[in-house]
Amino acid sequence: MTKRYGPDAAVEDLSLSVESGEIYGFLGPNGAGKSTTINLLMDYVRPTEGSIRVLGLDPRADVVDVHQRVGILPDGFSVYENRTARDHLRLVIDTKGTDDHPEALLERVGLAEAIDDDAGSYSRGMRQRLALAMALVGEPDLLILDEPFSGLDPHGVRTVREIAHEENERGATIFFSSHVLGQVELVCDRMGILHEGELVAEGTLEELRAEAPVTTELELVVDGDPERARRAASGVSGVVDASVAMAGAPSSDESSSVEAGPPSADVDGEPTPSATTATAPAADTVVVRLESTDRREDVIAAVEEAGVAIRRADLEEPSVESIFVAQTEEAADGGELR
Ligand SMILES: Nc1ncnc2c1ncn2[C@@H]1O[C@H](COP(=O)(O)OP(=O)(O)OP(=O)(O)O)[C@@H](O)[C@H]1O
Repeated sequence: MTKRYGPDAAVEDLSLSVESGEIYGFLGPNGAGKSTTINLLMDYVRPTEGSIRVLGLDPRADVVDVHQRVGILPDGFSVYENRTARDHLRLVIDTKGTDDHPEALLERVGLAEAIDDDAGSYSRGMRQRLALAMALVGEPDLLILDEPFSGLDPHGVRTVREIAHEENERGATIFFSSHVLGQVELVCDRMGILHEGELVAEGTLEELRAEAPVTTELELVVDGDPERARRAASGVSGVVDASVAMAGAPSSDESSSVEAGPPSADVDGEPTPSATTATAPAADTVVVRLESTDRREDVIAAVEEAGVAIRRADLEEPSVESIFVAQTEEAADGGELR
């Protein structure tokens, strides 16, 4: 689907499927089109082109059914200042015609003790908890959560995560957008990254890691000649660079680079006093940067074949955050591997 506001597309030719029973994370920088997509799903706005199905229904023709079966926590939810949490829930319960109890719902989101206080007196986090309770009314088949972590303290963040899992266990499909990428990693089965209205990456975390234009760092602690290990590793396809960690060096950034010649040289190939004093034999760690996680086994095999035993191999996998940054920056400037 495409949604234009005047000449500008908020969402451009977006094709996206979320499977029943999935927890799907919808990620993207500010203004990427996440809320517009959610508004389209709920028929709050209509597509300029294309079509949408929600639970097999057309949100435009079947809007009542869609709203009945979907629970939504909208971005920028605002409360009725002079109404209590109980009133807010009653409103949704009556509209949906369900037999939920406001107390039980508020208990789930940790707001039971404030049930009869005016929502106008609530903090931002309390308002967000109330919005989540409202989304849970009627055991929806699909739960759409737009930035559910916003304004929440760590307990609240955990509550959202637990509720997402509980609802999913019950059979609900969960579709949520978030900037809190560490949480996305903990909750989602699959995720899509939106950039300027277009989907630039999609998959499970493993798939995104394998495809992302971002490097993974493999640290090998070796029994044997680290320089020999470095040379073997650097010959493996998919290795961006390999370096021998200098004694006392905190990270690979300070170590000698693969193109730089022997470990006693700096990046220009010139020996430096500190490098000279810090050269192996103390160093027994080789840091290898990989294009993707799946190159790991080849590197280990190459080093072992070169006759260097590996005591430990630690892989530092890219976080959702680094994947997100790399994918959205690449989309912005046709970027390079970083
Ligand atoms: N009603 C509107 N009229 C004009 N432009 C709009 C309208 N709604 C959204 N846009 C534009 O569409 C683009 C996508 O906005 P949207 O709110 O969907 O992004 P988002 O990914 O949800 O961002 P955020 O993370 O900041 O909430 C933005 O450029 C925004 O300015």
